[in-house]
Amino acid sequence: MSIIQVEGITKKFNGEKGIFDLSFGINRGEVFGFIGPNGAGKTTTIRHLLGFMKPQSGRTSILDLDCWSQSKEVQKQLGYLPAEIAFPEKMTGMQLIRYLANMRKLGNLTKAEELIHRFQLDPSGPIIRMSKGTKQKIGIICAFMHDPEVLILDEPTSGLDPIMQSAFADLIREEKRQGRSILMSFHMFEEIEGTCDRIGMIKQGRMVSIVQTEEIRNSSKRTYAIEFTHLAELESIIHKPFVVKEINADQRRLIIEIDDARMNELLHELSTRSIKSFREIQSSLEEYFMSCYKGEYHHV
Ligand SMILES: Nc1ncnc2c1ncn2[C@@H]1O[C@H](COP(=O)(O)OP(=O)(O)OP(=O)(O)O)[C@@H](O)[C@H]1O
Repeated sequence: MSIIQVEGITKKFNGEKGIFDLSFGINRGEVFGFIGPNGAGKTTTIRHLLGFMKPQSGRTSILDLDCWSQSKEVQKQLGYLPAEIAFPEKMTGMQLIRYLANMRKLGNLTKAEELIHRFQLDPSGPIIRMSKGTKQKIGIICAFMHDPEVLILDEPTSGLDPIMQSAFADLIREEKRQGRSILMSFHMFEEIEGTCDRIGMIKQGRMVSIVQTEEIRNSSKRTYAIEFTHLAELESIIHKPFVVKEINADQRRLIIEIDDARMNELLHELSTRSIKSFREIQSSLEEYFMSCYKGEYHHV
């Protein structure tokens, strides 16, 4: 039984926009990345899980509790980070953390303090003067500080610099090891690398694909950029049976896609030519992600 369960929910806004017959489940200890372009329906789905919206059809549940009719009980089990955080700006960061900890009847601030240290946050100043990234850190601390079983994080890395994004990824991996079930929404593939077990791609309100990240990462197809010393060498290789994705004659550069099993063939061809550089240019995950955006995958 999934910890987070979305069963065929539909919510139409003015006829054509919204989410349509959306289904997926998230297991205990699983990190599920929910990705899709602007307006795809990620936040609408999340609002249903939070019990802020009632589906026109279908049902959502968390820990076997109905997200609409039992929303108060559901929210006690949740850590939630909204995409757009509306904080009471007159408070200091620490006052807000204490206030929310009191509301949750938290016995101590041990986890909050650990997270403050981890994210190098100074929560003493008024929220109104804080940068977007600093507010995001406070949002993260408020979502995690009560050690919830289930975490729902809408664009959690937005506003974080690369070092803080990496600190956030470490946190997610630790929470996963402790058995937390996590739903995170994203726009960009870079943000999901190394954290998500599965990725659900939503487009125009419909789930177009759900895949195991490991499966994509282990795909045998790879893309390489090869720079030749002479144009004639580039031209002589394009007739070989490799998938040529791009040719740049000015830079004498070729981009090819090849299955791992044919790597020896490629290396043999290259060994007879003068090569300036040879490198893998795209992870298969990025390629998958872009293909989804372009609409080439329809697995669900
Ligand atoms: N309350 C509402 N009334 C009317 N339309 C809405 C409402 N909420 C969302 N929509 C529309 O539903 C669609 C899905 O919006 P949603 O905010 O869920 O997308 P999203 O994937 O979270 O987008 P983003 O990545 O830009 O945050 C959009 O076309 C949006 O304009």
